[in-house]
Amino acid sequence: MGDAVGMAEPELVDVVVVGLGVGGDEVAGKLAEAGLSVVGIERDLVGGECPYWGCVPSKMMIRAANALAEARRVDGLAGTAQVRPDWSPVAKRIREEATDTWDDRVAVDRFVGRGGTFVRGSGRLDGPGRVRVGDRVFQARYGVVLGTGTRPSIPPLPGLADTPYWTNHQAIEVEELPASLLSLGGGAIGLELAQVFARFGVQVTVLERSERVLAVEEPESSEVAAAALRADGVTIETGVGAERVSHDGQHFTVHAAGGAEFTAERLLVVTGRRAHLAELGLDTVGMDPDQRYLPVDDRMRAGDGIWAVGDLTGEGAFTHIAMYQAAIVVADLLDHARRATAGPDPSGTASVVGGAVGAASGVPAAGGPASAGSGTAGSGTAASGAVGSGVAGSGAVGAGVGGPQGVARADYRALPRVTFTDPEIGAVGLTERQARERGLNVQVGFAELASSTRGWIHRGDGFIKLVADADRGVLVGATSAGPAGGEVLAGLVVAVHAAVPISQLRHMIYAYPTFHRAIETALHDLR
Ligand SMILES: Cc1cc2nc3c(=O)[nH]c(=O)nc-3n(C[C@H](O)[C@H](O)[C@H](O)COP(=O)(O)OP(=O)(O)OC[C@H]3O[C@@H](n4cnc5c(N)ncnc54)[C@H](O)[C@@H]3O)c2cc1C
Ligand SMILES: NC(=O)c1ccc[n+]([C@@H]2O[C@H](COP(=O)([O-])OP(=O)(O)OC[C@H]3O[C@@H](n4cnc5c(N)ncnc54)[C@H](O)[C@@H]3O)[C@@H](O)[C@H]2O)c1
Repeated sequence: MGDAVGMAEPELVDVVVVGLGVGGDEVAGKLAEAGLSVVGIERDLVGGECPYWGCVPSKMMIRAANALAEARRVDGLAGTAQVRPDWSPVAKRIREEATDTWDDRVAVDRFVGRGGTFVRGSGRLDGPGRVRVGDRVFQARYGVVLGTGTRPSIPPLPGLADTPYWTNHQAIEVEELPASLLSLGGGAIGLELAQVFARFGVQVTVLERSERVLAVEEPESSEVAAAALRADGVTIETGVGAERVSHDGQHFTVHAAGGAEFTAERLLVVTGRRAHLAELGLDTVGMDPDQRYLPVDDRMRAGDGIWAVGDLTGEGAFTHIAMYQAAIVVADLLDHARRATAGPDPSGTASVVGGAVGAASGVPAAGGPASAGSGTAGSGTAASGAVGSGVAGSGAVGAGVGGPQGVARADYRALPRVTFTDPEIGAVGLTERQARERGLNVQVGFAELASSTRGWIHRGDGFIKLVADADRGVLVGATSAGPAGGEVLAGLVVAVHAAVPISQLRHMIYAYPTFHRAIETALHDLR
């Protein structure tokens, strides 16, 4: 510790947040608004993966690709339509509307405007409550929050590291589409992007190691998604054991077990994501840096004075999980700070923030509905605001759904997820297999979407699948696949989350003719 960096004098603050992605930015901003002195450290772009290389730009791509697909459906339904895809408006929109050309100035200003102190750099724990970034060291009075997310998990295939393969970053930033593309991985990212690129004329092949794509969801979901992508011209190869990768300067070849070879101009590697705990200095606070994810309790506490939020907790790599957890962290940290200031104050420093904490711990300032809209309208790009918008959930949680100490506890029973292929695959809670593995007395109900009048009129593929716990008479999981599968899912999320008795669900009135009437059919099919 004799170097200049090691000798930096610690700067005393209330909270240090490392990683200002979806979760960290939300926590840091809300705590700063509540009056705490908050240092937010981000090494790349404030806002994280979702607005710059994830949800938002990929959904802009999907919106455009679905417009092409819908126009192609005019033939046979309403006359004829000629469609000439052009990627340039999509790339422009991503550049200008979604990402500010991958510039986070607006997001940084917003955080500073909320009262936070921003530091660009890589943060690392350096003992209890202490975080080092560059030549500065911060000592947190109340706690450190880790929100450092995940990075692509790149398989150790011989040859791959030496090639100019794409991750989601290059795929999202692409200005000119290649003629052909291999997607190594047929999960959420692989399928969404494969369908987009295929609809814009790229020859796409998905190489999936498992026996089915979208393997974490119901087998019926995998079938519907695979059929839809094939109809768009995507080649889907499952059970592919990739062994090595080569690149001749023009084309990539994936060499697979059994001698199969797959060649294309570009290779997109989307084989999952992983947290990088080893670089966070966890060992300096007695925590294991070799874990895959950072385990947290139901108040998002990872250890003494350490909270974690978002993808790195391993509870589900979704923006809505990061936002949900952020609200819990905010409420719990404010509660913790209030208790700390209420007690004896040997350091004599807590009184400096005592007023702010006391005022904030009434909760609305930290998580009330009024603040949930922060970063919505008028803040320019999606990166600067869209992710934060519509996060009413943070208000609800902050408002004290109530654990024993008044702070809401995380509950993932009704975890929703939507894969935005066309048709969309929405799901909540347990799959049939997961429910059986848990030893539940499982009943399953199924209905093709076409069994509903709307589905039949629409000529849209899809289905509703319900998974019930017959002993409790409630749904524990459901899948809603269809043209609006993600939206139809909402009712099923309520049913699982609130454990609405199936007898009541069967006696609701379902509007005619909607896609969601297929839920009623599936409810009567439960057996
Ligand atoms: C292509 C794609 C599409 C997606 N689509 C959806 C979707 O439709 N819906 C959905 O819910 N989710 C989607 N996701 C997932 C979503 O993006 C993530 O769940 C979300 O971004 C997680 O937020 P986070 O705050 O945990 O982490 P991140 O957003 O990854 O942010 C972590 C931040 O921490 C920073 N960081 C890391 N280490 C350090 C350090 N030591 N010091 C300082 N900073 C550090 C990183 O630079 C990053 O900015 C998608 C993801 C991808 C890749
Ligand atoms: N709509 C959404 O909400 C959305 C969209 C995109 C991503 N995400 C989130 O991001 C996460 C990461 O997405 P992802 O698609 O990278 O991961 P994923 O885990 O969803 O899918 C990765 C796929 O790659 C396969 N695979 C792994 N190694 C392989 C290999 N060597 N060869 C061939 N296939 C291999 C896996 O079997 C799996 O099917 C998702 O789990 C999800 O939580 C969400």
